[in-house]
Amino acid sequence: MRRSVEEHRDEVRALLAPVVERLLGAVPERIGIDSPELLGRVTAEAVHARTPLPPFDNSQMDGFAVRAADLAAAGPEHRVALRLGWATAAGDPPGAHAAGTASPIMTGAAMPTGADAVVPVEHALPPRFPSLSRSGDAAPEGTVTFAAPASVGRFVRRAGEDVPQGAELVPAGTRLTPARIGLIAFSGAATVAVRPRPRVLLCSTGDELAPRELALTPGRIHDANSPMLAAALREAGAAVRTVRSGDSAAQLRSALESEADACDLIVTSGGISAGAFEVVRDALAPLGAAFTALAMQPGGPQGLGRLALAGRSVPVICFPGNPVSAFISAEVFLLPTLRGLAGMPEERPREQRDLAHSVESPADKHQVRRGRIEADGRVSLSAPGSHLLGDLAEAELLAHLPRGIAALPENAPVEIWRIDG
Ligand SMILES: Nc1nc2c(c(=O)[nH]1)N[C@H]1C(S)=C(S)[C@@H](COP(=O)(O)OP(=O)(O)OC[C@H]3O[C@@H](n4cnc5c(N)ncnc54)[C@H](O)[C@@H]3O)O[C@H]1N2
Ligand code: MOO
Repeated sequence: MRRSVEEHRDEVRALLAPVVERLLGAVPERIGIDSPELLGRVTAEAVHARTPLPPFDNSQMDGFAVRAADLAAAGPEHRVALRLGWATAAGDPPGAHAAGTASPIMTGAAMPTGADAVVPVEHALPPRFPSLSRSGDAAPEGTVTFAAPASVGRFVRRAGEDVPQGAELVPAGTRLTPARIGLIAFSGAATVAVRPRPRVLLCSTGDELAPRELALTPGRIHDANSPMLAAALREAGAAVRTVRSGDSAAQLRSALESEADACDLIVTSGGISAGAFEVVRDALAPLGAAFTALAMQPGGPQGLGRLALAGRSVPVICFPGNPVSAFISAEVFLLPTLRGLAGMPEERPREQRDLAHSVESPADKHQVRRGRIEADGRVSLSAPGSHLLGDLAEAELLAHLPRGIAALPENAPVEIWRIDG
């Protein structure tokens, strides 16, 4: 009997286990906090707050820093005038606040010592700033009037209220999102230690693949798999280099040999089924790869193993050439492990949904269909052909019709994986 999807997935996981282990134990890379390379990387160690956040008590509003006690009696019928104090702008060191005064203060400016509340400028009388004196200017003159009390702490952002000093900002193994990068930067780190990415050498094969810069001649096609799989692998956190080979086993071997030193994994597409010119099978079987037919459609032909290349033993995973087959093979067998390494959920979000129409499926294979969600929440599936990349590009989901199912009626529930996130 053909190997099952689950058995092959376990084989791929076992093949990748030493790669994962090595990368988890590898010397971290240090990446600058401003580097575009940081987004999506995974912390190799926990990052702690070097300063409390906010680092000092500061104003949440443009207004007047006051002592709440000075305005305790203020009300519409009992206006209280306070002498104007020194003004503080964001970036100024904290000033001193005298009892019975109102110190003009701007959003983000340090609270002057002695003040315990802020009244927004639009709540003062008049509701705008008069001419202000900052440190170094002539002493402030005039008064500002208030017609309401202020409570202690109102519009004051306390030091450390967001994050106390020394707190863990992100644990080891955390994927860096824009907000996490902002947080680490805010606390003063100039670099972040991240895990090295798995380096994948991606190889498309086939004499039919035409150079992109040339118009197609009859019989030839453009290479969809390299850019598609490279994008999928990068999205899952891998560093990818691509090579292309024609249908010569010697050419493929030498292409892989020259790049093997700088990769943790080789992924190929095409050249592995029952044809007379199966370059991947011909070139890699003698080096240690094994090829098999899975009870799966698309993605039936598969290969994997460890290759003796350039004095090293390099894991290889071989996907079929049909673009939809290659995409689904990556999705089912390879991307979950890479996503886990990249601090992302391994699995696509899974749901059960009802079919909008009846379907047929080869009973001896696990069929993976592409589809969309209709307005009524049911799922409609596109045609099963593994060359239909147009349908895949429009798909919101993969629907699984397990082995043993020959047909399902309209409204039958199916498991779907959302691929539109
Ligand atoms: N007699 C049989 N023929 C086939 C079988 C079988 O069991 N018996 N399996 C079929 C299935 S299923 C698949 S899937 C394909 C897999 O074939 P290969 O992995 O050997 O891939 P190729 O023959 O090289 O290519 C298949 C198909 O995909 C196109 N292709 C290849 N590479 C690319 C690329 N980089 N970008 C876009 N398209 C690509 C290629 O031109 C072929 O049309 O075999 C079936 N045959
Ligand atoms: O199993 Mo193939 O991958 O259908 O085209």
